[in-house]
Amino acid sequence: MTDQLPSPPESLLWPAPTAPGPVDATVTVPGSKSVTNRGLVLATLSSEPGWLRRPLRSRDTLLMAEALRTMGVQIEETLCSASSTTEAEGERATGEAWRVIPASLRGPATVDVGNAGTVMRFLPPVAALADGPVRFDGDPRSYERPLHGVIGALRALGARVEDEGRGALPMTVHGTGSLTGGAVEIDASSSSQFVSALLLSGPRFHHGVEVRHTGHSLPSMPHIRMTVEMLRAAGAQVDAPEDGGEPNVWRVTPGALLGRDLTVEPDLSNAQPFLAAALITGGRVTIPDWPEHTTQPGDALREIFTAMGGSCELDERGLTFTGGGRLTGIDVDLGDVGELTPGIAAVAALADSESVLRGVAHLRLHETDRLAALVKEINGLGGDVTETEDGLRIRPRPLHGGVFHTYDDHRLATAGALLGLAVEGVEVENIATTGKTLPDFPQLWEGMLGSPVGERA
Ligand SMILES: O=C(O)C1=C[C@@H](OP(=O)(O)O)[C@@H](O)[C@H](O)C1
Ligand SMILES: C=C(OP(=O)(O)O)C(=O)O
Repeated sequence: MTDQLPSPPESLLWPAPTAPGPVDATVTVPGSKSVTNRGLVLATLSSEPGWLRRPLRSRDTLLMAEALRTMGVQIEETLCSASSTTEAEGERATGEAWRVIPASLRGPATVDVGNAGTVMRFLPPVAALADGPVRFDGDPRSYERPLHGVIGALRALGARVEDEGRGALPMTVHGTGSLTGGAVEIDASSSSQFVSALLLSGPRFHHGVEVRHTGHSLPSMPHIRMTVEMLRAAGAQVDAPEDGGEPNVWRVTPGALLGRDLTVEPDLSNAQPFLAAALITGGRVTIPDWPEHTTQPGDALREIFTAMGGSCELDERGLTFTGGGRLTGIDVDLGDVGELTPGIAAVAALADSESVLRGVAHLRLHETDRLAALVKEINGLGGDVTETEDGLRIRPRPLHGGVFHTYDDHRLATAGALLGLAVEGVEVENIATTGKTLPDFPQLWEGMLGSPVGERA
């Protein structure tokens, strides 16, 4: 984010709708970004074709698919009917599906990472396995996001990376068709995606990979568990700390990956604004297909939003979250679930007591400096938010309308929409930036609010 903000043109301002009353809706949330992009990478590295059903189609996942295509992979987008799905997948697998047909990876190629952490971190190790140079470039913000862990590790594992000493984008990975691999130490305290990136390609390195994290803390552990579970489901052998292994050490054995038929779970972090709407308005929202077991960090919302005043029930209809009519503040460490911070901060600003959000210093290097942006934008509406060393302190105050700037950050935009439910006259800048992970956000939001109160959708 920047200090001096020119007024956005009116056409870029989205008048955030206030809630006409308690919401009562069922909202079908599109697929998980993190699962879709891991699924695409693993399918690319497999020895046989695979399927991704109900993939997320958003800026981040389309960038991933396009990048893999430029390296030679075939990704066909199809619409599937129930009859063409496996029995095990059943009804859930109808809808859009991507067929991924792996091929020998090749350069020269140019990858546009946009501002997708998953693309800029997961693909350099894949590029090291390509035959030829692969250039990586992206949005201006992508130059500022940490990549040193991936670049340093790839060099240590035998790859040539040309970054003109920046340790960041833009850069070129000079793939030779294979990589030695082996043991490597990295400091992943600025992003768990460094660890995930090396593990995902690890089965294809000659010696596999052993990643040892040496930094002071490691954010987003559920996302690393997601990587480990998805690798195992594709047939890889992985030793991880949570299975009794050494703390902070992961080992992936070299071996072929299987082509999978994977149905992508709904994105639970993108379910956040809708659950929060139930909490804020004292209403009720059901998210169908909420998984019983998942590694997605969004699952923690059941506990966090319950502590803030709601209640939830998981049954065959999905997850139903009900607001209790009162919003309380929370003191919570969000280090494992950092991407939920903007939405929690917005709810906390509307609560009846103070909140402290801890363990999220690394958010300063996300899509924007999320801590600074949340302070500036919530305070711009009359709030009282201060930045701490590793998070935010939020003292609720009556808020007023105004422009909520979003700094090309999808989660800032949904946070602004949440505030608008309770505060008249909030205008969210560039709501289209939600397209990074949730392209239909405005329609889903207005649909949720349009459901007649008392009548379930
Ligand atoms: O691996 C992933 O899919 C992600 C890991 C996390 O990154 P950081 O560890 O950099 O926060 C998370 O914030 C991001 O939205 C998605
Ligand atoms: C941090 C996020 O994304 P990225 O994958 O770009 O790191 C996010 O989605 O909140």
